[in-house]
Amino acid sequence: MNTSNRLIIFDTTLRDGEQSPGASMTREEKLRIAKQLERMKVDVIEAGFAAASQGDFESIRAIAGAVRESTICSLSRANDRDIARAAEALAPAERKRIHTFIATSPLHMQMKLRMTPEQVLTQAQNAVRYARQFTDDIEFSPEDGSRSDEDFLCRVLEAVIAEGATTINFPDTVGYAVPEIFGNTIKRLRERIPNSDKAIWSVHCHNDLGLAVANSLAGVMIGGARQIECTVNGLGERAGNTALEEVVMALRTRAAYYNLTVGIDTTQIVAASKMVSQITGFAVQPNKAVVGANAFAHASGIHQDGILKARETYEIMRAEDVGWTANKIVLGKLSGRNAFKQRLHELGIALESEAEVNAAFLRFKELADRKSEIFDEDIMALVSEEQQAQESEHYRFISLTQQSTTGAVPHARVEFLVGGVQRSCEGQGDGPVDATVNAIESAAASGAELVLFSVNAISTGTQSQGEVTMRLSRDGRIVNGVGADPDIIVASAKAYLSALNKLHAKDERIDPQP
Ligand SMILES: CC(=O)SCCNC(=O)CCNC(=O)[C@H](O)C(C)(C)COP(=O)(O)OP(=O)(O)OC[C@H]1O[C@@H](n2cnc3c(N)ncnc32)[C@H](O)[C@@H]1OP(=O)(O)O
Ligand SMILES: CC(C)C(=O)C(=O)O
Ligand SMILES: [Mg+2]
Repeated sequence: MNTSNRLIIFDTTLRDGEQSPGASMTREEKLRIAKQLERMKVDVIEAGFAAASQGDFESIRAIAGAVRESTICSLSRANDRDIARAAEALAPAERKRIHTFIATSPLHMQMKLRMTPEQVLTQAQNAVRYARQFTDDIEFSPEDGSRSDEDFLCRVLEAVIAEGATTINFPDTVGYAVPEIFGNTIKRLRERIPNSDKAIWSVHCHNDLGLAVANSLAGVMIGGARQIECTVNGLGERAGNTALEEVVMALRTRAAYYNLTVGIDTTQIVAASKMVSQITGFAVQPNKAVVGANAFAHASGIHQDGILKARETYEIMRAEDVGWTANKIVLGKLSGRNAFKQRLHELGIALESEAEVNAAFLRFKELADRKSEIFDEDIMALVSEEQQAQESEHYRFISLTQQSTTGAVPHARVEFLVGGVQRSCEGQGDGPVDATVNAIESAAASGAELVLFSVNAISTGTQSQGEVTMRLSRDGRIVNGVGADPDIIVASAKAYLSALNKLHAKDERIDPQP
């Protein structure tokens, strides 16, 4: 039985997190997040599902080649094709894990897989045996575990451990579990399965009832699991997965109770949260635990009084321990490269070359000319824009003239590059953003449908930059474009063009031009 008090943190932001509709990420975006996860000292990074698409395969391969300190993992169905594809994508990794799964609940076996329990048992065994040819580090998940029959689970899990599975991950696939039952099920499985001590037990919880973190902790405390699967900001299928920042800070803040250690550098949490939010366009709600803007803010007099006398009166964690920096240096138009580079470093942004730093610094100066104070979110937005521009420059914003007068139809004129050729187009609409999008579409004719439009103030005050997310859908493909600017109509134009660039990049991958 595994009684070690070291808990493995397995991050699946890039796989289950990406299964959130609209959270699809490009290879470069995934690579940036993977590097941040490595900086945060995540033990295992599930980088994707190699058999899902050529793009996902390439993302996993790039991460496997670039990340050295974390184990890199790919998900695969329980079949030879998926497993071979996962192994190929993981080949450059220093430490690689293949994670194979098959559903074990009566509902999934009968209605979805259309297989008998005996067929599922055999397929699970074959999959683990085949995966062992490529690595010794094999994870197996009985999908929909929390709605599966316990006797059947015992047979399947004993068989896959005998075949060489080294991690048994127990998923609450549909977020149906409640803590005591979930923890006790894992405890009984570990007691009943004769070779259970040959594997590390893991939990993978979904948040459909808001219980993902509680269930994960019960799986650890009651069940004896020693790996938690989680995502940054709790991103994930439907209502999301166990939030990394919450589960890690619960273990750390209540260390005397849990008596477990994790390897996470918690000071990287806020940078990771902001990066994931910025890349996916999924804003973090202000009252979100640990990483929400209000998580360490105090508005009421009695609380403020208490905080001024002793912070512990109303704070159970220190803001700086999770990476909220008390900025001593205010960045503005008079700041120099060194202060800018230092802030990039604090935000966990590693730009590859001096040329990239210089390009970002120039954009920073341009922005600082228009805005009195530059906040961390501004820097993250401008670095992201710079990287998006490098990824694909098919469409590039140049300028916008827009007129909206009460009672008159708004009008916009947009100039942008399409494949290096300057286009100028005009449009009208119900509002200035509508007019801008119509103007762009009159020239781009993408045929995409706008399925989400959101505007967030990047910092506080009316001089704040607006960050706009536009989600476009076309032919079953969904992409997010993000644009930032002190003028929210310009930010909207940039976001729309950035989404068009992503659609264009996907078209190129499917049908590459010579
Ligand atoms: C709980 C989870 O999060 S599971 C992971 C979910 N993530 C994803 O599905 C994202 C990636 N998926 C994909 O890109 C695609 O679904 C692919 C490439 C994997 C498969 O695509 P397709 O071949 O077109 O199959 P499709 O998705 O329509 O159906 C899934 C098939 O896999 C089968 N299947 C589902 N799970 C498993 C499994 N664990 N092992 C083996 N077969 C499985 C289904 O029964 C179905 O088989 P059928 O085609 O004979 O009916
Ligand atoms: C693939 C498995 C582990 C999964 O994501 C789930 O069951 O939720
Ligand atoms: Mg899941």
